[in-house]
Amino acid sequence: MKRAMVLVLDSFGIGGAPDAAEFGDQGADTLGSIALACAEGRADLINGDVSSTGNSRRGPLMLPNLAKLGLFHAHLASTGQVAAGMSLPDTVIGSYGHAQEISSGKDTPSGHWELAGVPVLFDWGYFLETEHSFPSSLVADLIAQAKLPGILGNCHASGTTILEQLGEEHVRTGQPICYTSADSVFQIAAHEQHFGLERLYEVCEVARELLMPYNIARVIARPFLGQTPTDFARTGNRRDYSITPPAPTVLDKLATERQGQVVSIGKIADIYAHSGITKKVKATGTNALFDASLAELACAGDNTLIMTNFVDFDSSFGHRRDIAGYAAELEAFDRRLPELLSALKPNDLLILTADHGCDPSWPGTEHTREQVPVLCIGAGLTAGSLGQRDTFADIGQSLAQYFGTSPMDYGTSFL
Ligand SMILES: O=P(O)(O)O[C@H]1O[C@H](CO)[C@@H](O)[C@H]1O
Ligand SMILES: [Mn+2]
Ligand SMILES: [Mn+2]
Repeated sequence: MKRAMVLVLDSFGIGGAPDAAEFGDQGADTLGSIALACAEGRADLINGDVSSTGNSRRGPLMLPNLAKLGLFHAHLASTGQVAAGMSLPDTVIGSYGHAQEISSGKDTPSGHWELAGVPVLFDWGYFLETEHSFPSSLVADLIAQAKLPGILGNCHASGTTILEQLGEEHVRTGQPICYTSADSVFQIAAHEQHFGLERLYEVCEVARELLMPYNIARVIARPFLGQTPTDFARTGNRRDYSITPPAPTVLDKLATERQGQVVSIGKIADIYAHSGITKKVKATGTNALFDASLAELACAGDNTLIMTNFVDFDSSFGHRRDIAGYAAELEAFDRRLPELLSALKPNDLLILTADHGCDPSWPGTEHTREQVPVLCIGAGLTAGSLGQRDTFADIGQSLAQYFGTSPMDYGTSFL
């Protein structure tokens, strides 16, 4: 029986990308920065304080189960330093490595597609201007085709800050808030009740078509609720409209060549433009995503790949530059790992990894170019180092080998 599970901790980089300087990210290290802040007492949530997802914490970073899988060994190999306040465990049960990205961008689709064996070697389109970011003809076409009274934003922004600034005007005028970032994205925020969720999705579909000539990786619907700038909050109804990967991923190959099952949990299906996905499960929040992953594992048959994206690390904490919240979310995730490890059957393959970094101590609010952890257990792998992996695609190639599909064009299997 062949069953694999890939858990993507969105933005959980472990530093040390050889080309970080080209992105202005030299020294960025998501795990290392969090561990340092925790060790220095700068990431405590105490006296009733909780993170935006309801966790509290204090003191040095506590990730005993990820440590046993080899997380801190991989981080040491990636950066040359043991993470602050950490000591390496004596016993490691996982096979661990650190992988560098060969895709041109440090965005979510590039990272995920490369993980699935298809790196993005072309350049995405970007909206580089921080104000008046979108070409006027694009804005005019969107307003006309989506029948809008106008748009707000039209700038680079953090998605939570712009709700504070423009949320009320949006509710008053019915103009959606359109914004972008250093990523190849066109994001549209609108109130779920005043504007309507389905209406927002329709506008996004119009935008997706209009943005094809601009080579923009994703349009993202950002629905929110609330009445005032202080209580506007984004909901779990986010939807990503990605373009289709440029070649068949290992997900496609498993589904078509092996008639396998590919189960998407969270935003995985959206990121792969629904290509190669045979079942979609939605859940909101790290715990609910973890529950869904366990439930799918419990009923998974032969030739099944379960892939989960844990978006909150990135969206609720990395981009928000919330170190304590990120640390608390990692610790909560770590506490769930024993349940998963005990649910695995002997020949199952579990892989924990990430799609890019988003160092919460770094200037700005963008992703950071980093290496990602590759933590594996099962499928006959012996515990110990997998070394430096030259591309995230080593994961896709390993999955191709595990499931017996035709090989991927990129990557070297570690199986
Ligand atoms: O600030 P928010 O809306 O979370 O935006 C972030 O989310 C987008 C997708 O990951 C990125 O482009 C990044 O800028
Ligand atoms: Mn991501
Ligand atoms: Mn992100």
